[in-house]
Amino acid sequence: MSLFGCGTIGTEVARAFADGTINADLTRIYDRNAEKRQSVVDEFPVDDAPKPVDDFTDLFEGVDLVVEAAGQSAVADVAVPSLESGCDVLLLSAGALAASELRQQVVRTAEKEGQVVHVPSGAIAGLDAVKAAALTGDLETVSLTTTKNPSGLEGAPYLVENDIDLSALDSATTVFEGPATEAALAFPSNINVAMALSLAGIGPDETTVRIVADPEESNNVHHIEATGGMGSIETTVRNVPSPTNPKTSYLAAVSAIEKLRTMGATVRVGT
Ligand SMILES: NC(=O)C1=CN([C@@H]2O[C@H](COP(=O)(O)OP(=O)(O)OC[C@H]3O[C@@H](n4cnc5c(N)ncnc54)[C@H](O)[C@@H]3O)[C@@H](O)[C@H]2O)C=CC1
Ligand SMILES: O=C([O-])CC(=O)C(=O)O
Repeated sequence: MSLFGCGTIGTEVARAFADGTINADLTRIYDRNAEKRQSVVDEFPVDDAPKPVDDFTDLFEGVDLVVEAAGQSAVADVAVPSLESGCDVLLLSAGALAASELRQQVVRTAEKEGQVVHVPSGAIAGLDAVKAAALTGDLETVSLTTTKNPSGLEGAPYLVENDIDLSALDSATTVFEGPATEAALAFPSNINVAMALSLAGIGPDETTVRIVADPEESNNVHHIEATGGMGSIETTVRNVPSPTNPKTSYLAAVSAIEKLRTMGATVRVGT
């Protein structure tokens, strides 16, 4: 496998290869930051280290899967070329697929090439039930309410463009409400989970998202509500933010690791 992105999630994923949690080889890694590439290489014994490459197209050689843990622009760069090179992809920055043209291009290419696009549950819980409910055809509403400390939302394009200063907040405040399609692009580093939920359920135009900034909240909280003919589903996760990136919940990295681990597992639990 190859890894695109050697930041918070990429480093955890690489460690899981290094310590054998994922029973497969990580052969090539890429990050635009050479120091980050090197720090991932340093996680491995010298004889077993992945090769750092400085052109992401070198990630495809001799591998069957490329893991993206970099950002939405990276998905636009790497998803289609990976699939065309005969590699499956696992996308953490799934919010990039909110752009319908890219989404269609990725799906069409995967179908044409016979490859797979994996989107892990990441920082949320309940995709198994939402997927099953969607299959009944009468899943009616799906909503996600995400609450983060202002430090976990800082710098989002929507806040910058609308001159919203979170440092002045003294209580929980809704800063965004709208469809997942808009949320993923307005908060590209904060709400990739909305696209995973949309793909599992009723699609990004119909999935509604509310983002709350709460100075009293230290966790990244994701609350899902879904209703339909099968009844209703509610899940809440209160994630501990990663020490190296408060926007990213630690669970997101572990979710990707579990997805990669079970690709080779004999027993696979869950929908
Ligand atoms: N699906 C999910 O549940 C979640 C998804 N995410 C997303 O996963 C991605 C990775 O998250 P983190 O590891 O926390 O981010 P990070 O900021 O800690 O690391 C990202 C790394 O990718 C590199 N990078 C970014 N864009 C690049 C590009 N276009 N080309 C080459 N290198 C690039 C950066 O240099 C950095 O080393 C982010 O897009 C984040 O929003 C984060 C949390 C949950
Ligand atoms: O890690 C989280 O809590 C969610 C997140 O940042 C994302 O989906 O982009």
